[in-house]
Amino acid sequence: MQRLSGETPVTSPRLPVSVLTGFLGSGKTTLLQALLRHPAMARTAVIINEFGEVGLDHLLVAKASENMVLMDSGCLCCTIRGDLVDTLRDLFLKRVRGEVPDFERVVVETTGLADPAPIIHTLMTDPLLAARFRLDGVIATVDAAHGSSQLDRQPESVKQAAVADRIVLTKTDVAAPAATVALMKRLNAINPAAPIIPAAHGAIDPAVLFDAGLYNPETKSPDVVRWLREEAYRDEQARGHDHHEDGHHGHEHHEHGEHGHDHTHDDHHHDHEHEHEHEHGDHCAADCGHDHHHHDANRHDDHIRAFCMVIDRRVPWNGFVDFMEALIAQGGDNLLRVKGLLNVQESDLPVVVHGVQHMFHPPVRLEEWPSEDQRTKLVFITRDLGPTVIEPLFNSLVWGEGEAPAA
Ligand SMILES: Nc1nc2c(ncn2[C@@H]2O[C@H](COP(=O)(O)OP(=O)(O)OP(=O)(O)O)[C@@H](O)[C@H]2O)c(=O)[nH]1
Repeated sequence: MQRLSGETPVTSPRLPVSVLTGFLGSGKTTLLQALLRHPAMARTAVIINEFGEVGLDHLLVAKASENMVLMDSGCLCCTIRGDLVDTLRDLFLKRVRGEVPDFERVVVETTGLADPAPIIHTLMTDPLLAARFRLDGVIATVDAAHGSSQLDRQPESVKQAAVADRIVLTKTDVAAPAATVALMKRLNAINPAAPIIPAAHGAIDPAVLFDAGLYNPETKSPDVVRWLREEAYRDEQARGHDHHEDGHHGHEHHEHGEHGHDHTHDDHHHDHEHEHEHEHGDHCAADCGHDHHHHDANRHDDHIRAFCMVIDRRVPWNGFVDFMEALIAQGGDNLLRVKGLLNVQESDLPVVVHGVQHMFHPPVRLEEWPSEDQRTKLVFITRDLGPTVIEPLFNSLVWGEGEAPAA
């Protein structure tokens, strides 16, 4: 993670890139086909693996080059050439030379089984891309009919939902309504901040999928409150308190200077779930539609924790970097998503951090605080890594409190 000097300029006019992910057969192609027809997708470049997969023939207007075609909606569609960096660079050069329409956003489809993290990492950290493109957000399709059993069995599908900024619930036309409701609750527990949008056969307003990033194109400035949605984590934790009779409690606690330091005005507040181990009896099927929380070792989402930390004291940036680096060393793969708004000791302006697993976007210093609330807020979506590990590590490396937990 970078030291604070290398922030990305807030105002650089870079093209937003959205990543479309989702489990095999979850409806990515169907969604893309519907999107490609949509007039609102004009000025969008869509990157796919193969034209054949999307069945473009009836939408096709002109072939711009061997791997690029123009749709009658005005949308540009191209296949991956080399890797994503080469493809995006090529696309950008063609746009500059006027060889393709002047697209203003990009959508990249990942293959079904693919872990979306490497693509997100490339978009977050590749220096050549960073000058021209920015990650807008991750869109994940989840099959309303089979999503629940996929979440049970496939860790990749949990990861796709966990890293998403928008979750599109497909096949709602064929799924049992009760199962759809149960799946939505489950997805909300995995990823409380991502809106879950039902869309049968790709019927969706493209506008709801985009502009999920830190930058709000309407105000042309960062909108960190909308992006962080820290309150969604609190709401989900509060709901967890009501629903999870089997031992998950969402609550807020306030630690006071337990170590003999005078921290009475500087408490750090942590909202989190306690982790407990349980014995379990029989459960009904995962798709049963009942509103209860299964705690089955096969349910990959039972390993997922979504929680936030709110910290009153100004945070030393180098201590925070030490903390993040230790956390990455300890469990980077299990750090599915981290977002944060920091009040750092070194600056009166807030700093935004964003990471997926072991890769972090360069920190961004905002030009002003988004609200009166100037506390540091960190949101985490993790796997097998709860607040009971993360908070002591933070306290140790940021405040020098207690024993440094073994990294
Ligand atoms: N009833 C119904 N069927 C759908 C819907 N969305 C997709 N399907 C069907 O589900 C199957 C898989 O959909 P695709 O769009 O190919 O899924 P995909 O995620 O692109 O699949 P891969 O490329 O194999 O990963 C196809 O037979 C679609 O017609 C939907 O909303 N409702």
